[in-house]
Amino acid sequence: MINLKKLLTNREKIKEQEPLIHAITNPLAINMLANAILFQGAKAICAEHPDEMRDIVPKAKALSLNIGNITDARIKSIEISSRLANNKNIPIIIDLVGIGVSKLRYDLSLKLLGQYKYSIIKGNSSEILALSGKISNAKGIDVGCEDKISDENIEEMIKIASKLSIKYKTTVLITGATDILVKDKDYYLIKNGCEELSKITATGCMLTGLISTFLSVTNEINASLLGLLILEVSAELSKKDKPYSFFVNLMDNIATIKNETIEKSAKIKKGIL
Ligand SMILES: Nc1ncnc2c1ncn2[C@@H]1O[C@H](COP(=O)(O)OP(=O)(O)OP(=O)(O)O)[C@@H](O)[C@H]1O
Ligand SMILES: Cc1ncsc1CCO
Repeated sequence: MINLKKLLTNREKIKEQEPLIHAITNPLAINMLANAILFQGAKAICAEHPDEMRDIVPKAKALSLNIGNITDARIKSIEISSRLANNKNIPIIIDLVGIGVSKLRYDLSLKLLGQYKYSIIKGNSSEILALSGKISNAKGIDVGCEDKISDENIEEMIKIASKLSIKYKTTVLITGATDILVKDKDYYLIKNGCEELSKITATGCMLTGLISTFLSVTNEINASLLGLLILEVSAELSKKDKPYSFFVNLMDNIATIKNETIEKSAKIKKGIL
């Protein structure tokens, strides 16, 4: 069983330590990500000029990478920052946004994963299918209907994530209505959240920023669970009558959600393959 009380003590660590989190992300997500990091009590820097990496990366306690809306400059800074972070043992989460629809992003992802060590690889199920070399029905950067996590495919998706976890010596997070978090043969299923999250752009990217914040003070599994619970329980609490009001309410809840609320609402199941 997961000791939620203990898990949630990491929120205090962030407030005490105010770690600097370096995020290189897409322009659609950048503001949401920086705010979500600040709301946890950490500091955010979203520098993306390749020539700044040498100054900034070593000062960060975690690195958050995202290949959405990729540009030449961001490709360079992602490569340089990955190398610098690996040299300094700074943990990295990488979000493989759009790997299923773009050969450029696919080739880039394989190159990065072959060369550098990432603590967490994250994607929706279409993105993780693409990474594993299976047919991906990605709809742009979104999950394709055929690939959505369901009772029928969940076992297969856990196995795919486990293989990737072993291959790349990493933790794999597949997001969806049920989130699948896998390290080697251990897995966690997280059933929080609501459909409205997929109706606003970049909530998944923001989740990557939240997870990186906790990666600065705890391990991959704990950091992922904390990020997921904060985003998804906040979403459950938010008013759902209008999409943009939901978004504003969501951001407020991400800033103010209490440990007791998370403890009461968390729906996590642990298993072993
Ligand atoms: N139907 C749902 N029920 C519960 N949670 C959901 C649902 N759909 C998505 N989520 C959660 O909301 C988050 C964002 O979902 P979304 O589908 O937008 O992911 P994404 O493709 O990674 O996002 P983006 O690329 O827009 O940042 C995910 O972490 C997922 O766990
Ligand atoms: C819409 C969109 N396009 C590239 S990145 C992004 C934000 C969500 O991933």
